[in-house]
Amino acid sequence: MNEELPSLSLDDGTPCGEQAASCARLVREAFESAADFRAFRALAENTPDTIARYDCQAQRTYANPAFARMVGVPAAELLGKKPSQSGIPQMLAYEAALLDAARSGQPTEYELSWTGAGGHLITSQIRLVPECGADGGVISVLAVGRDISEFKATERHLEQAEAMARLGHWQLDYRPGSLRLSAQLCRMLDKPRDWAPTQSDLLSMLALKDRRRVLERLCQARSERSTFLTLEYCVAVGGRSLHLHSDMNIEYDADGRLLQALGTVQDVSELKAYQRRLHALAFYDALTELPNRELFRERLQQALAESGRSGRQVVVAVLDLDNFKVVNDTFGHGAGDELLRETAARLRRFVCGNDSVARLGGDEFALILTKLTDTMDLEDVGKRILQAITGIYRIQEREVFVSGSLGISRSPTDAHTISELLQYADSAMYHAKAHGRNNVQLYSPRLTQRSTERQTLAVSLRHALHNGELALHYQPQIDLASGRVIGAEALLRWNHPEHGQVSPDTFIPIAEETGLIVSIGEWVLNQACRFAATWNREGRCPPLKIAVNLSPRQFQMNDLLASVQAILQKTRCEPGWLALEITEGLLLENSEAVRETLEQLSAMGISIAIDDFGTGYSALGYLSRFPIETLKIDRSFIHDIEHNRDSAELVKAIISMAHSLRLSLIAEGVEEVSQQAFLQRYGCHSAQGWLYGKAVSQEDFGQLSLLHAPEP
Ligand SMILES: Nc1nc2c(ncn2[C@@H]2O[C@H](COP(=O)(O)O[C@H]3[C@@H](O)[C@H](n4cnc5c(=O)[nH]c(N)nc54)O[C@@H]3COP(=O)(O)O)[C@@H](O)[C@H]2O)c(=O)[nH]1
Repeated sequence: MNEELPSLSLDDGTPCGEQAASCARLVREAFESAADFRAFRALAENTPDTIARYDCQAQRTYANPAFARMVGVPAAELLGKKPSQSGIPQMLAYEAALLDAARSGQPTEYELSWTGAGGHLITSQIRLVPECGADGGVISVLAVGRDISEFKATERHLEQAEAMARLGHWQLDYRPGSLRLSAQLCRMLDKPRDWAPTQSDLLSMLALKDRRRVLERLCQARSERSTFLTLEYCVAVGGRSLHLHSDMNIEYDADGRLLQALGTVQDVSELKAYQRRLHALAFYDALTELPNRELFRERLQQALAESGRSGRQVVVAVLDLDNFKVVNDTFGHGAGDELLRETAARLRRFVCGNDSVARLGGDEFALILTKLTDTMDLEDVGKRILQAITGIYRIQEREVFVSGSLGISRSPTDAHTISELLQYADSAMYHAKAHGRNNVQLYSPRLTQRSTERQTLAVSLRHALHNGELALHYQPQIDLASGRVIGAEALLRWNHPEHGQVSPDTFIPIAEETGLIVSIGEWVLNQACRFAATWNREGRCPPLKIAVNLSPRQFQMNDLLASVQAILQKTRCEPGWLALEITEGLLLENSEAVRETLEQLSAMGISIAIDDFGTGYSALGYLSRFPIETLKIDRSFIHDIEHNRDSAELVKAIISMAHSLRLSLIAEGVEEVSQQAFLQRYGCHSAQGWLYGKAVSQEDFGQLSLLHAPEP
């Protein structure tokens, strides 16, 4: 460009005046212009950018080598052609843009994408510059383009990668205050890809609960000149909430002023949902959606820590449903599940504020109560919990009555640790069960003592049989029409060497838990059959029928049929002299093995009686499925018969039903003549109770039966 131009003068060396000077200027300009042209040409032919010139009809008048290379056509073939003549659809719009630029005289930017000969997508970013002639009118349009195909491909790959990672990015330039969001971020936020929000537009999308926190974190980062920040927040997008994780880098100038911030935003909604699910699986019971034992322990730990600060007591209540197993076994596991869900719902309605309810497992629930003052009556609170869950449940179109047993312990009075509190509430609950269920028991050290005593008793019971500490007593059963003794219930007694008489209500459950009931039961059968044989062989008329209680475990744990047959044979007792008393619970299990055993026993001539009838479940179908001969009306109804209309009605209904089904009846626990009169009036066949005599030894039974002998 800096070529030296020669200076012009006349031959004699004098300047040739204005004309010559003008001529010299022209020549100089021509030289300069030629130099400019050469320079422009060198530039145009060597630049990697594409340069083309179009006339006002969009016909190409010039194309540089870079242009020819990009379109893959020799430059000479490109001249005189319009873009639309290439046959490439996108060129039509481009040609229109060229004509527009020629018309308006305004330079414009144009991004042109098309598929090249090799099948690759080519993108060129073109600046259209209208060129004017001497008269100021547009004579051509210069198109200077840059091949940005690679940049575009990289941008597309980045976009794909962002979409796959559910990750978007943004850039905030603080000086002009411009905020740019990546296409994926716009898509994530359900906005058009060229969305250009302000900072406050973005903030307003944040969930209310997060907005203040995010703003505070941003302000804090700014005041501390932090260069890196991580945030988590939720935004509302199209009616749903997205959980976003954001990392950002912040740049400052030397004076600490904000320059720019660059951030990534990742949609972690699925991850969060998965984490929530994992948390739910680890800490919540899937069936009832209540906290599980783990979470219960954690909450109890928190409650204890809080109680250490506030001085308030923490109360733990453990609830176990009464006879849940029977509902489960009778109506199926679906019904059991429904019952547990409904119980959970009732308990949830009961607790308030910070109090918690959890399902510890099976049919066992637990509550943490933290608002109870020391002066409050805990038994009363416990009763209200029971009230909340007790009653009729509608399960699978059936009505089931459900109650529960509740044990309560408290901190600091009873214990300070989670394990102790739970263990004590649990043993109080077992105590409530042993007390006839459907009641509340508060823990007291006496309970621990009792449980130790039970364990000691269990050890002594193992030796009781061999040591001759067990005896069988007989309670007479009276025919209400004749007043004669027609049978007797064999009731076991344990005369402990240290404790004296131990109640069967205490030792029978221990015998059942330990399995000792099988050998003890066999001994009882043996004794009872021996007694029946001795008594009846003396030719008494009618022969006495001895009723023996059978535990469900005797059905499960040995060959009951073989054992009964062997005993009858050994004692020479007639099967008709024996009645076996079973409970409804055994039948509700609906076991085929139990049914078969009962069928065979009945076929031998042994009577089968249902003990405590009326206290169980209203599933009476078993009365026709099993060979039942006798119903024993529970003594609780007889006790109430005169004061409680429901009990009286129930007894009348049982009597009427027994008549219809041709079942015989024995009313248990008759203590008053008036009760006897009631039973007679409604047609009950026979009775048993203290009115006729308590259970007495075999020796005393003779005396007792004489009292009920018919007049000679
Ligand atoms: N598996 C076995 N269970 C047995 C055996 N022996 C007894 N038992 C069960 O123990 C429970 C308590 O029995 P017990 O303390 O002997 O009480 C019985 C009667 O004494 C009592 N009863 C009888 N008449 C009256 C009365 O008028 N009033 C009143 N308050 N109580 C009375 O009832 C008990 C008999 O109940 P039941 O068996 O339901 O007919 C008890 O459940 C026994 O079954 C055994 O050998 N094996």
